[in-house]
Amino acid sequence: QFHMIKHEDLTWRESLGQGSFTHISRGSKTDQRDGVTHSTEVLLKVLDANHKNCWESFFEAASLMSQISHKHLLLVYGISVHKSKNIMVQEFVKHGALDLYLKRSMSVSVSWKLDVAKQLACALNFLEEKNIAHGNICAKNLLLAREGDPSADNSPFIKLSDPGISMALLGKDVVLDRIPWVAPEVLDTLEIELECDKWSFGSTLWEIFNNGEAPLQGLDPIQKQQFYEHFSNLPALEWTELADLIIQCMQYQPELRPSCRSIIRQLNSLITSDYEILHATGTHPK
Ligand SMILES: N#Cc1ccc(Nc2nc(N)cc(-n3cnc(CCO)c3)n2)cc1
Repeated sequence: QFHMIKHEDLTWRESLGQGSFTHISRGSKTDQRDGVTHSTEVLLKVLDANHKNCWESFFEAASLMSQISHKHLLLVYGISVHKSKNIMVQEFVKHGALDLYLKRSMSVSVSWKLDVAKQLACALNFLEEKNIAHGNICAKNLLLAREGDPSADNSPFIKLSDPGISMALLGKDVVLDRIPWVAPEVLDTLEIELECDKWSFGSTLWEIFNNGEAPLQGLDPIQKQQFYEHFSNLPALEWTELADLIIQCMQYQPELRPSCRSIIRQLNSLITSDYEILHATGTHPK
């Protein structure tokens, strides 16, 4: 169920960092279409040689993204297996991971952030309708295809990346490190259900509205585990309507978390203009 790409059709450029048990590089792929050679810029995601046993899960994640297509889901061109290298060939998304972008550019507006949140909610709604759980929703896995430029009145555009290797194979330390994005119930079952993505969405909303700051970043794994054992909540945002939505998504009882439709409805009802004016000037518009 995959397009197999020949290794010799891939060109490797600079390394761009790493994910869990993987590392990523910029590159290009060439293919012949009606006799013409095309070169496409790609992102090459390579499974670390010392985690070869995860190759099925690695490609399982990629195949999830290949079976369905949606404007806010990352496009996976195919895979390439060469000697001991397992490579996923993805579309190269222009501005990279959202968490790094938010940390670097402190000047994104509230309406920009809300726009990104709505796009993620749409991607999750699409997956929910297909009864597909992603399992790794976080700002690091949101890729920014278009920055959006307020003066040119165009908005940002994000793509949700593949979920990567399943946590069942990653080991307990990686799972603990993913607190508070990973839903509490997953710590026991290591099973990903639709409700888990709602919890992660709440955590990702917190990240987006805290300029890419990682929630609970100062806590060590034991403290992170205690955060769940004490049924704690993330520090509330000033914007109470948004803080309420985060609390709804991060309900410890999975069945109490809102549907994607409800999440979208609540995001659409958040008025940005008043909020921005209020927080910019400290006064309410007349
Ligand atoms: N400077 C810079 C820069 C870096 C990267 C991209 N593009 C891109 N395209 C993708 N398909 C995936 C990723 N990507 C980034 N981090 C991860 C691991 C966590 O998911 C995946 N980056 C664009 C610009």
